[in-house]
Amino acid sequence: MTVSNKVALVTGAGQGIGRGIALRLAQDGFDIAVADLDFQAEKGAGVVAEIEAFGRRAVFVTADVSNRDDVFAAVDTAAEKLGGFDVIVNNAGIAQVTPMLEVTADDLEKIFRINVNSVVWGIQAAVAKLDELGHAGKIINAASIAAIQGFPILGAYSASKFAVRGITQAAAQELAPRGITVNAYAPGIVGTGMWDLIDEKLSAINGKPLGQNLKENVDGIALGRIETPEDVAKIVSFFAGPDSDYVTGQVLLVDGGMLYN
Ligand SMILES: NC(=O)C1=CN([C@@H]2O[C@H](COP(=O)(O)OP(=O)(O)OC[C@H]3O[C@@H](n4cnc5c(N)ncnc54)[C@H](O)[C@@H]3O)[C@@H](O)[C@H]2O)C=CC1
Ligand SMILES: CC(=O)C(C)=O
Repeated sequence: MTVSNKVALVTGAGQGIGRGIALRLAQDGFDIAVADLDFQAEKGAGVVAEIEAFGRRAVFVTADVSNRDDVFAAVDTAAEKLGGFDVIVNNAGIAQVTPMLEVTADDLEKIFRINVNSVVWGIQAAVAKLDELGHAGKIINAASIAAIQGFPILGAYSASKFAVRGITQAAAQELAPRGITVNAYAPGIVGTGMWDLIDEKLSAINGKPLGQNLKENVDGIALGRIETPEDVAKIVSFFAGPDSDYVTGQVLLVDGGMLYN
């Protein structure tokens, strides 16, 4: 699929799944705003350079996605510097590995600000810009297998991803009259910094050696291997491109065969 003269903003694109999505959408023909926290500026600049190396334009924009003003400013910067705006990928997120009985009010507030509020701000900022530009666009959110089934010790995280699923379904219906589609990708076990952290924290809780929790989860994948950011990016490419024009409000599992619907 090739698009031309289109711009996508990907949050949390300094590393991991976000980086994979940014590179794939650039290969599809999008110019890319690589958004991430300030401390990721060096990694973000690396992603910008990778995109420029295959002939697309890219900028790094600093944004804390839990801050509504930051998200609106990032979309404005993307549109100004890249000359348009068509797609937002609300990808940035954090995990928390905490037994339910130990989850605190601060934990809940933090994970909801970063994983859930951010998606609402991303939708609002994208729609404001699309309305200003006078055309439709595509909104794509990061869900998870944990948006479909609650996972033990990942309870707060699961709750945040269930919320992303609800927001995706509601926003899809509200925005359909504008011709804007809203969908979400639901990865399984992806080999990124997030799973390094989950494995380390689970080890500290259940005493299994480092790497064992990850291995046990990967052993449960029907296709028999850990997921890569590129596996996820292929689905985002579909949601960002014209082949998904008649698809909205969907949360698509891309997990190698872990959950079935
Ligand atoms: N790794 C996995 O197995 C899975 C990940 N996901 C979801 O995919 C998304 C990406 O995850 P990964 O790439 O694995 O994580 P990661 O931890 O490797 O990367 C997350 C990126 O988001 C950025 N970020 C974190 N908080 C931010 C904030 N407040 N503002 C802006 N940027 C922020 C980080 O700086 C980092 O660049 C997340 O929403 C995650 O929940 C979903 C299912 C499975
Ligand atoms: C990180 C994540 O979403 C899971 C369920 O592993």
